[in-house]
Amino acid sequence: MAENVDAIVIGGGQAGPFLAVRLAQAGMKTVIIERSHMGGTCVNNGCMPTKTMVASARVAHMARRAAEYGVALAGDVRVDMKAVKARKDKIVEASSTGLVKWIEGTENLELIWGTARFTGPREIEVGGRVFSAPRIFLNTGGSPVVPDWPGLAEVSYLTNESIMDLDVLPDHLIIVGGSYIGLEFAQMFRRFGSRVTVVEHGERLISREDPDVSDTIREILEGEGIAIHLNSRDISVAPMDGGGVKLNANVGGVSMTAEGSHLLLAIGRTPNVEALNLGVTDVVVTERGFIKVDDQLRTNVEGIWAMGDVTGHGAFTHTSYNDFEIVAANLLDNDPRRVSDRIDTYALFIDPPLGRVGMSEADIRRSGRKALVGLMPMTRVGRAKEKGETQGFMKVFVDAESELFLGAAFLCTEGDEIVHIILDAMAGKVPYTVLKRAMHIHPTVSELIPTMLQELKPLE
Ligand SMILES: Cc1cc2nc3c(=O)[nH]c(=O)nc-3n(C[C@H](O)[C@H](O)[C@H](O)COP(=O)(O)OP(=O)(O)OC[C@H]3O[C@@H](n4cnc5c(N)ncnc54)[C@H](O)[C@@H]3O)c2cc1C
Ligand SMILES: NC(=O)c1ccc[n+]([C@@H]2O[C@H](COP(=O)([O-])OP(=O)(O)OC[C@H]3O[C@@H](n4cnc5c(N)ncnc54)[C@H](O)[C@@H]3O)[C@@H](O)[C@H]2O)c1
Repeated sequence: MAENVDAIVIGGGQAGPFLAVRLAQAGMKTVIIERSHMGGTCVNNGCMPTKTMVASARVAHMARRAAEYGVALAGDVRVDMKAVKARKDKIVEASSTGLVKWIEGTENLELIWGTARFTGPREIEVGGRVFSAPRIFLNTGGSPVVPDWPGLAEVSYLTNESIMDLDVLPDHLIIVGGSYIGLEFAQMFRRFGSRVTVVEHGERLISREDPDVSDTIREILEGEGIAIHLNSRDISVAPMDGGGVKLNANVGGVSMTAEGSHLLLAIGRTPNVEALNLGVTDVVVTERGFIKVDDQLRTNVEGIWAMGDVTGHGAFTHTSYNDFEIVAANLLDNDPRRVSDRIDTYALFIDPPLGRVGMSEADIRRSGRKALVGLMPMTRVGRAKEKGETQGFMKVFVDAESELFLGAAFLCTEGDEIVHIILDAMAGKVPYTVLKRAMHIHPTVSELIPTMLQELKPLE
């Protein structure tokens, strides 16, 4: 016999727990089901651990640069990977257990550990218990793509999940994939002291960005000693005598071999739908396996919603959390929020970081609209010089007619933070002429935003 509840939430990622608590607080008897760790990818093997490790890597990097700032350190900089991992584990553990305590302390809400699957159009089975509810929310996230390269089954490889258990320094880390995951780990491990090789299929790193962004990122990473191979094809791998992995590929028409102590796969993520057994429901998935949702995150089946990475609408923690806000607003607050209300924004957490919002130059050219562009190399920014961090640039795009911002790329020190100035101007539909006249604090990086806006030129 099915246990009847008011709502079932599957997945404890970046939308599910928050929605489950809101539903329970609204008086609905709710269950939330999680198969491994509360907090999902972000907390356990995504944003939080990587940014914790990025912070350790930056300390090592700055320690190596100490003499440039007139600071003398005795001896070489050495990274203790066990201590790096312990620091990361402590921060992750506190966040994950904090979420569990919050959920367990919420009235009307039951947390069930296990893998949930549909056993009927509206029935969910987990660990021998069967639940039925008029409202079901799917927040099952994604998993690393594992390709079928020749030899992969014979070697040991890492993903963003298993690399979290690593407590030794790889002698030579080969990373396949030169996008978010690949580049954040590449710089981090290089700074920890590994040799790092990145092998990327595309003709540029992080190829959804404009070429000037990709090229500057490449220069920054190569400047730190990372080997980068673009245009890779036909990858095969084999184990090496005495451990490690040999990777063969065709790179731009030339065959290349890299011998690594470790191999990290960073070639994208795939939605977690298989375990859900959606076949017994009428829920439609797209060709790429994402759960199809409308602008308010309803699936095609009444009473079933999906949120987060599993929908394919954004693949970030902030998009998943925003999905929770949209569903909660529609269900509980009589507020018809929509996915299409949000402005695309994200960051790549290399150092210096890339903060991005809205359209790229390529998007604007495709749209055919008239635009103005502002560019500020960091070599012109006083605060960047004072900090010794003059790599990168700031770039903004403005609609020539409406004078509203179209987008921006801040590849610079604090770029992940200051991009919010443009994001909030876009959210408030504030024309650039307002920011151009604003008085900013000296000496900051943001101080040069009004200056950049005073020097806009037509995008030719
Ligand atoms: C290495 C890495 C770094 C990242 N860094 C950033 C970053 O800096 N900023 C950013 O915005 N984003 C980052 N992301 C992306 C971010 O982690 C994801 O976009 C976000 O976690 C998606 O949240 P979600 O709620 O969709 O799902 P997830 O966080 O993936 O959670 C889904 C949960 O559902 C559970 N689950 C799945 N199927 C079932 C089932 N059948 N039954 C029960 N439970 C199930 C899973 O165990 C998981 O806990 C990063 C990702 C990675 C991999
Ligand atoms: N800073 C952040 O917000 C952050 C950080 C990490 C991950 N993430 C999220 O995680 C998701 C997954 O990240 P990702 O970097 O794995 O995926 P991605 O889809 O962004 O990039 C995958 C990269 O691998 C390359 N690739 C694919 N197949 C290949 C092959 N056979 N050989 C060589 N290269 C190949 C692609 O060309 C691409 O550059 C992203 O969508 C992102 O949203 C976000």
